[in-house]
Parts: sequence; C-alpha cells; structure tokens
Amino acid sequence: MASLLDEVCGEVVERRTSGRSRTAYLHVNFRAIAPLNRPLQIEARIRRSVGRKTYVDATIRDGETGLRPMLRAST
Ligand SMILES: CCCCCCCCCC(=O)SCCNC(=O)CCNC(=O)[C@H](O)C(C)(C)COP(=O)(O)OP(=O)(O)OC[C@H]1O[C@@H](n2cnc3c(N)ncnc32)[C@H](O)[C@@H]1OP(=O)(O)O
Repeated sequence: MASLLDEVCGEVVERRTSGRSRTAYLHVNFRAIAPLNRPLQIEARIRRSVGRKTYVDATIRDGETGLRPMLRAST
C-alpha cells in the first residue's frame, strides 16, 4: 500500500512538473484495513511547490464505496 502511494505521488509530480523527481520522504497513515480482491481508488494531489520541492497528498479508498480514506499519505 505504501509503495502504491509512493508510485502515484511520483507519477503526479512527474506529470505536473518539469524535470526528474524522487521521493525525499513518505509519511503514511493507515486509518483502516484495506480489503483484498476489491478495486481501490487512489488519488494524489500536489499540495504546494516551493522551489524544487513538491509536496503531495494522497489517499486510498475502497473503489466500490468511495467512503472515507483507508490510507493517507504525504510526501
Ligand atoms: C511515469 C513516471 C512514474 C514515476 C513514478 C516514480 C515513483 C517515485 C518513487 C521514488 O521516488 S523511488 C526513489 C526514492 N527516493 C530516493 O532514492 C531519494 C534518495 N535521496 C536523495 O536522492 C536525496 O536525499 C534528496 C534528493 C531527496 C535530497 O538530497 P539533496 O542533496 O537535494 O538535499 P539537500 O540536503 O540539499 O536539501 C535540500 C532541501 O531538501 C530538504 N530535504 C532533503 N532531504 C529531505 C528529506 N528526506 N525529508 C525532508 N526534507 C528533506 C532539506 O531540508 C532542504 O530543505 P531547504 O531547502 O528548505 O533547506
């Protein structure tokens, strides 16, 4: 789950900013148990950019219910 969040955050930064990037830190909050064998909904948004640093927030939700996030991450 943490790797998924890292990947999606990296992808958003790659698409929205110029140049190569890499994760400096990844903070993950596990808020609920993520179900197996069900689709997941993963969302990542750039929170702010300061110089060459980009801050990203991401969530993973149940892909069928879309209810409150099971995981939250910030990078
Ligand atoms: C289609 C494409 C899809 C792409 C998906 C890709 C998924 C991406 C997943 C990954 O990124 S995997 C790679 C995992 N990451 C790494 O391997 C990074 C390893 N670490 C580094 O390369 C360096 O430590 C890093 C570039 C992050 C920072 O080195 P620098 O020499 O640039 O840092 P420097 O010491 O000059 O500090 C610059 C600023 O960053 C801050 N900083 C550095 N490391 C930090 C850190 N770890 N956490 C928080 N802040 C950090 C530091 O405080 C400072 O802040 P200020 O400018 O405000 O003073």
